[in-house]
Amino acid sequence: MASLHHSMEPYVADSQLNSNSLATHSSLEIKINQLEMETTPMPNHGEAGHQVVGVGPPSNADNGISLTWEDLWVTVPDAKGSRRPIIQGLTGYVQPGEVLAIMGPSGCGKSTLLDALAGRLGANTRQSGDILINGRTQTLAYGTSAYVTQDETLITTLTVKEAVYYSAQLQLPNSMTKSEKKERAETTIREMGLQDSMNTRIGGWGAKGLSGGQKRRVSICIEILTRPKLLFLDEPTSGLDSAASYYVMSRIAKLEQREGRTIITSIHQPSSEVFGLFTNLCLLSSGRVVYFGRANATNEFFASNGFPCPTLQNPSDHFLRTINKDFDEVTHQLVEVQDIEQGLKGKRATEEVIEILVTSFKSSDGYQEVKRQVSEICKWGGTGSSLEKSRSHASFFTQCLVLTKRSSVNMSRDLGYYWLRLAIYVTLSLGVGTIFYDIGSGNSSIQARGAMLMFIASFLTFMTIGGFPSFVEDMKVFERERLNGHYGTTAFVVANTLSAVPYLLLISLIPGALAYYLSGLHPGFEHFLYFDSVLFTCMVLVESLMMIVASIVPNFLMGIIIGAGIQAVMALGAGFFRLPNDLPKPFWKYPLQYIAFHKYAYQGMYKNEFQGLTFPSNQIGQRGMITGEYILKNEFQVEMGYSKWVDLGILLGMVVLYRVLFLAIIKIVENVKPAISKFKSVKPKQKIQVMETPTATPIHMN
Ligand SMILES: Nc1ncnc2c1ncn2[C@@H]1O[C@H](COP(=O)(O)OP(=O)(O)OP(=O)(O)O)[C@@H](O)[C@H]1O
Repeated sequence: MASLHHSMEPYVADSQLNSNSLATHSSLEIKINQLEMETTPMPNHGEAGHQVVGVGPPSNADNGISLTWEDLWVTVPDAKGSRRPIIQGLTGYVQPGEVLAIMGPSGCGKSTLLDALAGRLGANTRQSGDILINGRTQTLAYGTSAYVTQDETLITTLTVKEAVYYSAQLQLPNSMTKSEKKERAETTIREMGLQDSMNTRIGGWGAKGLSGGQKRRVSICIEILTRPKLLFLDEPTSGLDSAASYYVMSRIAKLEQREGRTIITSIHQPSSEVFGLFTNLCLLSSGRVVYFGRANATNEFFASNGFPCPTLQNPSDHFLRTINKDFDEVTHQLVEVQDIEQGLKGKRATEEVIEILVTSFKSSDGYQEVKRQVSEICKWGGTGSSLEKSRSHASFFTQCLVLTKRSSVNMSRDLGYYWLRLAIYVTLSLGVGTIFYDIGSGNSSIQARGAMLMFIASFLTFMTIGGFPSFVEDMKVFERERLNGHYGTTAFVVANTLSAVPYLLLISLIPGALAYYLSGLHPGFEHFLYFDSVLFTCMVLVESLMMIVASIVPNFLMGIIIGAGIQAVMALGAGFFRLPNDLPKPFWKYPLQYIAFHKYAYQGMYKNEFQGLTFPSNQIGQRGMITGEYILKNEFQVEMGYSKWVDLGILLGMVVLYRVLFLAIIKIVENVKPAISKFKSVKPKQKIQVMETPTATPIHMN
């Protein structure tokens, strides 16, 4: 308690200001006091910033994670074809039991720094410099740390309670009982102040549910459930009011204090209370470090450079306003500067102020101290624990079970996933059923049967791409959860397959039955069953194909176009629009006809329909009957060397192949991505390291 207050000393003026306003809300004040009482003492963050930095490992280093980075550069391609640096030679560290805040104006590189440290930079970026975990090079991705990103990727159809509880079941070890997991989920929800929204659905487009700030808190809940050793938070308080920000951040900070966790958070505009929770501050401007050191010594650093925080102003507001140059061209505003020794006041352009601060920091003892601390950590870091590849301890079976349940609930509540398709399928099959109503057994019914079965096997299954947008949303959630190590890829694929089966059965059974019996296709239930099995398998196949597309092209508009294109090409070369013997040999006949699942669907359905039936011949002058086998062989040029069951077997084999391919693509991407990032981690060319020095603006002394 004492040290908590101590850490907030430099902000007394602002705290008083805030507490005055809080006094009008007595219940709020009581809550804050309660929180402070609950808060265990803060670690000693030092008296005067840089000068007081502990030498040697912290007591909890053995279990915790120390992260250091040295001369870190990140570049992206620019319009001229060269590379633009967005992070420029940063050096810093964070240790167990510390909260490092990354602050700076919008676009200064906070998220990029977090992404670089968490090993999640985009494909077009290049990184150089050393990032070490406990003094060792380790790949930080896929389940090695928890990361609350800026965008909310949550399952919108679940309630808060469901989302957090499912996550608890997936992430918490099997050694915990169900009720313990439930309790942990509920406690975490309460800690994030979401108890009143427990049964509210998260909501997304078209269905409003939680507010933006509440969704943020759900995301945080999910990531802190397991009390991760290393936690990254990208603007956790955006969308929250100041009191909520304080509660949320103090709960997160509690993790750090009690359990020696390592927390790195970017933050936009912390109140003085929130600022008081940070151990260290990394202040950035255009990717360069303006200040790195004890958060409570920042004021002193600014004051010593001639930019003291005005009385009654929130220090973090002051820091950001001093270094924000985005609006200079519009406002022509100058920053007030004080010459402390001579007691003179003047004004400078923001660009110049930033240059002064950056240069001053680089030549300060504080910077030397940061570098010394980094090399200290690297020396003793080898004694610390390493990050396990996956934090998930629920067994594979539990993961499959929970994911299947969660996915089923989502599918049942998301209208676009299956219900809308069912409605359209029913409409379409009524259309097919009425157009081909009572198809009869005349010679003309041969072509009609062929056309109808082709339509069902290609166009009814084609419509399965309608569920693609919902699936892309699923993939986004999967990507986030997978990166944070909630469960394995195989469990996701198995669960997705299992949960989809009942719905696909439903949408193949009802429309299939309507079309089949209205038109009066081959009589006999076993024939209907085969027909429906092919329809069902084709739908699973198209879903599997779309999953592969989604894993390569996560953009849903592009995905739909690509998926539709692939299917159209397959249907074209499957042997109906052009008979198999007439297909041009290169490409269309070999290999396309054999790759296209439509070929096996048509042939299976045709064999099922025509074998065992006879039709009157339409040859002039020829009276008599022709057999179904004759039609299959001569009219549709169907391969008669194997039975319809082989066609169905090939289709089922394709389903397995597509799903395995989907799994393989995800696994390859997971393994290849970090390797590519490592390969691309090269020193940027020297020329981009040379920073342009802005032309000095004369000081206008009063
Ligand atoms: N992959 C990328 N390709 C191209 N430019 C990028 C990439 N990532 C980041 N940038 C650019 O780098 C700069 C810093 O972006 P970043 O998202 O890190 O800023 P930020 O400080 O987190 O901003 P905000 O506070 O608004 O979220 C921006 O100008 C952004 O456009």
